[in-house]
Amino acid sequence: MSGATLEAYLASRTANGDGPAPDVAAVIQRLATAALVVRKIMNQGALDTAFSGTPGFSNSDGDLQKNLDVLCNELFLSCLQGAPVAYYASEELEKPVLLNPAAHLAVAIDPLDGSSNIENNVSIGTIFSVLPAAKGPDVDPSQSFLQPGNRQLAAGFFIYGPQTALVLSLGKGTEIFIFSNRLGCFVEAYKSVSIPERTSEFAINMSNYRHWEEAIRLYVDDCLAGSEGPRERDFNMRWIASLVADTYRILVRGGIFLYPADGRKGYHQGRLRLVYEANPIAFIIENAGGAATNSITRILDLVPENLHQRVPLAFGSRREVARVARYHVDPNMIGERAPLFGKRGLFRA
Ligand SMILES: O=P(O)(O)OC[C@H]1O[C@](O)(COP(=O)(O)O)[C@@H](O)[C@@H]1O
Ligand SMILES: [Mg+2]
Ligand SMILES: [Mg+2]
Repeated sequence: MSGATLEAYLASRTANGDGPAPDVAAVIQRLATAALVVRKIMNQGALDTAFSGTPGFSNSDGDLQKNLDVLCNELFLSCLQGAPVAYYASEELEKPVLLNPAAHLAVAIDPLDGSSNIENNVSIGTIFSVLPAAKGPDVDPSQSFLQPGNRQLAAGFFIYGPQTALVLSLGKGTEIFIFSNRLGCFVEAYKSVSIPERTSEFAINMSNYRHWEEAIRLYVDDCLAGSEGPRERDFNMRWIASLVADTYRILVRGGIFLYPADGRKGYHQGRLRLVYEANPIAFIIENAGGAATNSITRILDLVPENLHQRVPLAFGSRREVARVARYHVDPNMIGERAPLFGKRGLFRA
């Protein structure tokens, strides 16, 4: 533990010259202040149904909103009023909001990720992405958010779990800060997180098995076959159904996460949203030495077509993510598999 406070870390990175602009640091500080309000609401005792209930509305993507989704969106939006942010886009709002037209940044946010878990007392979080704002006369506010994720200036998420943590990447590394009750601020707990290249742990919602395409089914079949299959080792499975919590685990001990496309209505591009879920997670993961794809192509190179677009997502330990791609593009991985299985080990990662 190196123990730098978030404030000291941001000051040292901005002073470095190759770090983020002071504007980016100011935005992160504001988001951290709002996240502590969310933490306070969660820690104040049993969540009132006023928070965990549903107002009966759907967001722009058709998901049923919870009151806490709506409240978190309002909190993060209001914390950015007066910040150097030109545009704010949220899972909970159909269109981006104009804040400060003179500012140079755009912030995309999933104000409450994993909100289906509120009543279950499972970790949930807030995911954010900071981009350069698109400039020019008559520029459409959406333009700022239709840039590929490789243009992100910073990305991170807060996780409200047994500990409240901030996972942050300003490029050139990913850091984890944990809120210290004693100091009253976020303190660096993991410096330059490094995801192991290899793993024997996968995370996927297995209940969708019958809806997946063949490549994903075969990849999972081979993991399940364990030491008796082509991988020649046993795999473990985890599925928290909270993207922030699954990501945190992978950062700390490796693994692969998959939310692939599937045949259900509305899931032909998976479930997760490119702009404010997959892009920031991919930025964090790549900066920790991992990889993130839509099963084949690097997430950060995809050009979003609309703000709420969904994307199939595979991320985590590099070798495993590369292996998923091979099931999609290498006919040897699918055709005539049976004779190549087992102890011959042709497909060992
Ligand atoms: O319930 P499913 O289909 O397994 O999906 C779980 C996924 O959905 C999410 O809850 C989607 O995020 P939101 O709660 O922000 O809509 C992720 O956190 C999680 O990985
Ligand atoms: Mg989410
Ligand atoms: Mg959400």
